[in-house]
Amino acid sequence: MTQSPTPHMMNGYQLLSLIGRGNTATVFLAQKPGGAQPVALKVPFTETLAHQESAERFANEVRLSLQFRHPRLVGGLAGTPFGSSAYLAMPHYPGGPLDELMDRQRLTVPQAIQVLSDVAAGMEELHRHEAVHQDIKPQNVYLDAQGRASLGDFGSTYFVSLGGKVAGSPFYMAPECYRGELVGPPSDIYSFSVMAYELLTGERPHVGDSYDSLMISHLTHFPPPLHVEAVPRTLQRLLEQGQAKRHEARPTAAQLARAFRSALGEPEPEAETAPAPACSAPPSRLGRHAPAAPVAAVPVPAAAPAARAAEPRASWNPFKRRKS
Ligand SMILES: Nc1ncnc2c1ncn2[C@@H]1O[C@H](COP(=O)(O)OP(=O)(O)OP(=O)(O)O)[C@@H](O)[C@H]1O
Repeated sequence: MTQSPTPHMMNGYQLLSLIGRGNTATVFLAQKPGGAQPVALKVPFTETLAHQESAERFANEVRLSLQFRHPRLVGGLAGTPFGSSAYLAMPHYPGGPLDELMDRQRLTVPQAIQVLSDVAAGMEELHRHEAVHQDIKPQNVYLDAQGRASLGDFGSTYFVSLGGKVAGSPFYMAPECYRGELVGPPSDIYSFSVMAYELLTGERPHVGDSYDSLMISHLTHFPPPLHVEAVPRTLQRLLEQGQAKRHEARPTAAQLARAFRSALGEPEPEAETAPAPACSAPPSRLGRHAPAAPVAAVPVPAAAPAARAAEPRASWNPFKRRKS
């Protein structure tokens, strides 16, 4: 895949350096001339824009990022969803994505609890607006300079009232998503709980070297219970329930977020009782061509993270992603 041209200036931003490349876009550190803060400028590959489904996914990311306003969500600063000058400007997270940090080091339990608490708060906010992220995984969690986390990448996110397409990443995707069912917020709870297990134990609860082997694992395998000293038992139980095969048995994001705040000794935020000003009304459509409530018969796996060192590697890696 070739990348889009990279002029010095793009969409009114001066490009300072290359931050990274994903499967669909290049991300630059950029700055408005005279602007105070550098931003992360995400520019889709020309191939992304030429492929209808990828272009709609990028447009969805731009539109939803611009709607969410919450410290634990990666909100957009400016953007153009479609066309040859499509882009998304967002805050730059100097700590990078969580998967890269996990590749470098094992987080301490207090660090892991703080990161998970932040992501739970972001997920709680999404679910409060009846939006489902659909791709919660370390690769989509970004860290600021203080190690605080925010949940990003809303390419697969949909509003329950409008419907969406089943998506996810094989290591984190809920059983119902593998079955092609669009369930809603509980699927996020599952992915979050799988990520929490990995972060707290250093082990992935489901491993496999192909989509099919991971599917079988998520549908039939019950990982060993979480036993992590220094994590309150109530919280561990909720995270175990979060991985329930039946979505009805999983806790809500609000329950999880509350349990994490309690584990950290944090007070309940006042915003919980106030009306929700953090998000404007959902868009009338999810993408230019998206029908109101399509449900894909076969799940569409979003890009999955690079395999961890601890994981058995096969010569065929369906989840390989491009990095700069
Ligand atoms: N806001 C940000 N702050 C700091 N780094 C970022 C930010 N956004 C993206 N990056 C970096 O750029 C890389 C590519 O971004 P991203 O993963 O969003 O691209 P992508 O094409 O959407 O990937 P994929 O489709 O594989 O999810 C990331 O792995 C990360 O290292």
